[in-house]
Amino acid sequence: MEQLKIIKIGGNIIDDENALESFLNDFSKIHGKKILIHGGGKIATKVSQALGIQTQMHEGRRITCKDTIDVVTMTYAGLINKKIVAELQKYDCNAIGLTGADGNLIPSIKRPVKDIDYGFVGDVKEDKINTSLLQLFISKEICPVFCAITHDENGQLLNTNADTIAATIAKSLSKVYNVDLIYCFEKNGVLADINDNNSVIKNITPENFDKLKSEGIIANGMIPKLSNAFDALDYGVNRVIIKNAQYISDDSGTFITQN
Ligand SMILES: Nc1ncnc2c1ncn2[C@@H]1O[C@H](COP(=O)(O)OP(=O)(O)O)[C@@H](O)[C@H]1O
Ligand SMILES: CC(=O)N[C@@H](CCC(=O)OP(=O)(O)O)C(=O)O
Repeated sequence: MEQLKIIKIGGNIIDDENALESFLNDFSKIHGKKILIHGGGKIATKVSQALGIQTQMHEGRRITCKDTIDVVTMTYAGLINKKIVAELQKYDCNAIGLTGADGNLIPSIKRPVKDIDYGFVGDVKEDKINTSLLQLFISKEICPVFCAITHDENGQLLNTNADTIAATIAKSLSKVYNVDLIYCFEKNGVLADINDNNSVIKNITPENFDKLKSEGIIANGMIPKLSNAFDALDYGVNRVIIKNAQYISDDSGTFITQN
């Protein structure tokens, strides 16, 4: 099977103009088939604040009220997505900016209310991802660039965590490509000491994940990221790596494996 790199960049990189530009320059130079997924939670929080809309998070997920879905749509699908696509064009990487509504690429379902009402948050309908359209873009050397917006096929846009979008696309395309899923952020990998960028844990398995989590070494946004990573491996993704956005093409970072 052909090789496909699915790369996700997180909010702290997107919020740093120089880091983002440098990352996009490196990304454009990656040979072969690739897809980019971006977050932008930090900027959405700033925009909400400027508009006087309160931000509420629960376990790393944004509670998305009626005003907030408008803010995140404008911020992720508009401002951030189009800036990234324009920058990639500058570096001769032909990219197309997408939400899950475009081409019905990522249908999702509004998260059912249980203990928490997340509002307009979407859980991806994994078996309905439009993989054939994605394959078409990739085969024409057009690089899909996804933001964190999906839709319910009934006219409602929904907010979906970007790490989850990356893992879900990786899982569905692993049936037709040999997929590497690479989570890029501002640190050198998963760290044994969050304040020491040299303390990268080289390998994480489900077994040491439970231990690191119970010791509080792995916390916050890293917990759902690793759950997404194990899920992707269970569904046939070849490799999952968590690493610094500055070093996308070397072999640094944390490798997530099944054992
Ligand atoms: N052991 C750890 N090593 C590295 N980062 C960690 C660790 N534990 C928690 N984190 C936090 O996880 C965050 C990355 O996850 P997330 O919030 O999803 O960010 P992003 O969307 O930028 O990838 C880091 O910014 C860091 O604050
Ligand atoms: C439902 C939900 O939480 N959606 C995320 C989508 C953006 C995202 O994932 O951004 P980062 O990768 O920068 O964190 C949010 O609005 O924060």
